[in-house]
Amino acid sequence: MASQVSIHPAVDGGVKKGQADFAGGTLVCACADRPVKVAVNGAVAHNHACGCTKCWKPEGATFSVVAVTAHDNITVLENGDKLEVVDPNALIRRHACKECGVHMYGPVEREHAFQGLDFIHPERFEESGWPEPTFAAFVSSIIESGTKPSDMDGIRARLRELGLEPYDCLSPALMDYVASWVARKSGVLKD
Ligand SMILES: N[C@@H](CCC(=O)N[C@@H](CSCO)C(=O)NCC(=O)O)C(=O)O
Ligand SMILES: [Zn+2]
Ligand SMILES: [Zn+2]
Repeated sequence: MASQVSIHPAVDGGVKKGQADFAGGTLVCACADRPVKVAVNGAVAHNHACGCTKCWKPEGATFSVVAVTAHDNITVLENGDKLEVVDPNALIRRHACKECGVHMYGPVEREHAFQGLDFIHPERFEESGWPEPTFAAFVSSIIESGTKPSDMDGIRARLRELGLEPYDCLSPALMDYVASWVARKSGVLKD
């Protein structure tokens, strides 16, 4: 049976379709005083629910909702002095608000298939219309933050009910993209 746990407040009531022409907006942290504001001037893609321990989740959520945009689209508008990098050694250099903990943007600077992209949390947009999440990634990882293994069947059933196909890494399309990048780099793939 599908689990009753909160996947994420933005999807618990059903996944709301975004606008195809969504072209960015302003991300705002959760601080009442001096909130950090970050402009995203461009498209947002590959939105997904993520069960990993590293992505920021709102209170009570089992998954984050996280997407990518080109790094060139990102501009810190206000209160950037409140930002700190959560883990400088991680692939995604998540910039979080020191006061409220919300992750504002996370660039991939290393040589990697995702280099030049930033991971962002679209629920922090002041504007509506951002593209809806289309799959669930790193689902088994929720066990690492305390979900009982025996609850996993119900949670995967709930994700399917919401139209968020569960995967234990990224989606097949993204995994193929990453593997193709690696194969091109090593010379195995020529095209
Ligand atoms: N089991 C680990 C998985 C962490 C992980 O690999 N997360 C992915 C997805 S984040 C958004 O989709 C990743 O690419 N991480 C790179 C990074 O965090 O720098 C766990 O749960 O911690
Ligand atoms: Zn904040
Ligand atoms: Zn994640």
